[in-house]
Amino acid sequence: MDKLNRLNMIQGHILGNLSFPNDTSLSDYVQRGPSFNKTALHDFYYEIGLEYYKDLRPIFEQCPSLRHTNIFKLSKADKRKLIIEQLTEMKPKLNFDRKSHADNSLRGFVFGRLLFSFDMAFCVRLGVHSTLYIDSILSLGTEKHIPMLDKAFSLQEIGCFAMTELGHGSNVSGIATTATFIPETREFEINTPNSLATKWWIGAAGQTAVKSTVFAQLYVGGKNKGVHAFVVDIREKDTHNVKNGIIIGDCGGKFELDGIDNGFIIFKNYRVPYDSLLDGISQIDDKGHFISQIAKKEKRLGRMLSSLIRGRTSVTSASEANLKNALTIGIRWAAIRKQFGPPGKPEVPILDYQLTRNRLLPHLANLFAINAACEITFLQYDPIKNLMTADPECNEGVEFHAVLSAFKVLTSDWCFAGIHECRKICGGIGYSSHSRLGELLAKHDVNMTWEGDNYVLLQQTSAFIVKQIQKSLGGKKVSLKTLQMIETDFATVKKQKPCKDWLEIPELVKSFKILFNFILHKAMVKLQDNAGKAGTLFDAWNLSQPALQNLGRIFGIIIISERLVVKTESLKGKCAVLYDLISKMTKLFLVDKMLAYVPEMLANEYFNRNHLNELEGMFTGLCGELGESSARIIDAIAEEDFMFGSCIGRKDGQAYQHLANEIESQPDCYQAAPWIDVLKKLITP
Ligand SMILES: Cc1cc2nc3c(=O)[nH]c(=O)nc-3n(C[C@H](O)[C@H](O)[C@H](O)COP(=O)(O)OP(=O)(O)OC[C@H]3O[C@@H](n4cnc5c(N)ncnc54)[C@H](O)[C@@H]3O)c2cc1C
Repeated sequence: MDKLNRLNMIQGHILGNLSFPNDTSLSDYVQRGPSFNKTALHDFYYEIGLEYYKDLRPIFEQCPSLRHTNIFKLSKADKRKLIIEQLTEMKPKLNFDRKSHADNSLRGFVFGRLLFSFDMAFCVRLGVHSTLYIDSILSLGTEKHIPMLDKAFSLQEIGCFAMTELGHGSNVSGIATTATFIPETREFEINTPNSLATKWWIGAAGQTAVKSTVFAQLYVGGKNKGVHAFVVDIREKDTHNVKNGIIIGDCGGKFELDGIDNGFIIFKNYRVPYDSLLDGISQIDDKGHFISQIAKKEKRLGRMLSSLIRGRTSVTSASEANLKNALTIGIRWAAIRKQFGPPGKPEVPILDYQLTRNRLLPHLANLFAINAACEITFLQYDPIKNLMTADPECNEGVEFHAVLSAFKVLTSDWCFAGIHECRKICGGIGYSSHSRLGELLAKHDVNMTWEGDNYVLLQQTSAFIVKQIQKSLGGKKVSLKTLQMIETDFATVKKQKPCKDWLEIPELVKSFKILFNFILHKAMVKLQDNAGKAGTLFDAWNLSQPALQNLGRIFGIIIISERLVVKTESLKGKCAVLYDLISKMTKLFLVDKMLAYVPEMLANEYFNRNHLNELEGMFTGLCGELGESSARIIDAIAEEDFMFGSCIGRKDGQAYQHLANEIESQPDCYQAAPWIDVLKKLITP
């Protein structure tokens, strides 16, 4: 390298070769649209648990290790190390213990959402320990397991959750790991009978956890008693060596989330004491007899899985955090980025284009809807958990499981679509690692698979609905709150027509209930038809699935809409501008979702061509109006810059300068290729 080049390189690193004048595009955009108080919108959005957001946010600021500095450049080992360092720094500030967890789940939910807002990998790292390992002991164990819970809460013992096997994920009843009761010593012997039974994907098993909840087929006196959970040591506490009788390996590369050490576990005649059995549901008496409070194997498994609800709720929180971060980046960039313009006039921000608004605003409306889904979950979790503790098979618990399953599917799907749209809105710069949108997309992707694959979960929601309608057809009244909209008489449903105000929020919600009944009747006819054609119930159910999946989706949309309506109405009389803004956001959510079901509404002659035109017109109008306020809305609800760490999405709007600074500070930015010799070989004649 000649002297001048070297000088330029050094100067580039120190001073930067790229510099930009102060950019006021974003601050100008934030002033557009009707003026509203940003704090009022913030407090409205974070209404449930507001005091905890205020209380917990400073903890993130006070931990210097919680900063996004080129995490994508780190090796797998360094990412894992960094998360442990971050956890170590945060641990003394957290103040979570068994009692506070039991007394107040809301603080934990808020903390989880903030952790997701910072980094999904960091949150999941803690989440497998808390929402999976700790919750499995809390919900399936008994008094004697309390000491290990205390060690878990204080992070003295880190645990993992080993349910999935290489051969079985969604179908938990098919797992093949065995736990055989040995009456002589009152021990269990855990075995991996074949390679497909290897526990796979187990978060924190790879290198961190000393304990694990292990799901296995329990054998007592040679008889299979179904899947049960055991809590076992997997590593020596002092040396961290893997226990004798266990083999642990690393699951290898992933799309993302390298900060989590997903591992595989093989058990070879591994003996554990009787107290390892999480014996809340089933026990083995002194005579070696198996006893269970739930007689049927399938019901026992259903009870075990339904009690692990916090993991599923965390996907809804992750979806809120990931989509909010993506929209913060996407909307701010769209306000800054200028392309084209009227002839002879300056170029305009891409957020001015109606097309951009039609692409972005439905996702902002989805964000408010996901937020509403989180709120429903946060508010209902404690009361329903208490009911389930008293009666594990209570109706409210079954209903909550169906609702959470639908929420998990809808919110994770919407979030994924939203992040991807933001990536495209940011064009080429969106594809840069420095925008962080690729990282967000890859991290979020797995939310559609873990904690119950989305398609499998929707089957559970639709099964719940079908069971209720069957009861109702059998003459029983549907008592569940969420299914009061069921109308068994199709002729009555068919008679309904949109009224004059059909585009008002309450009427749109009503139309969704009518749509639900259209789909329900169609699905029931399909189910009956298929029952006639297919030889077995399994086949009939399977053939009807494509028709049934929409049922679960619309069920979820209606429940979320009802919360949005309550929230919107809470602003009435308080702040006219905000009420108008949030009403429009709620309406956009409903209109956007309804557009996807227009063919169904046309086929049932509920809508006609004019309705479709009006719906499309309303959609574009709302996107246009809300687009004008979108930068200000994002300003009110976005996390601080350091939390999401995208150089192009910062609040000050100096996206180009931050991007250039980050790029120029890369050690290899101005470096000649270290593989120049290889290149020379290629170009040498
Ligand atoms: C990064 C990561 C971390 C994980 N961490 C953990 C962990 O800590 N502990 C743990 O126990 N597990 C963990 N898992 C496993 C996760 O829970 C499973 O991957 C998930 O339950 C799905 O199971 P599967 O991968 O076997 O998919 P499968 O069940 O094989 O599903 C594959 C496809 O088949 C479809 N399908 C399945 N059944 C049906 C049906 N009846 N009808 C129609 N279609 C069907 C699904 O929709 C899906 O598209 C993790 C997974 C990943 C990727």
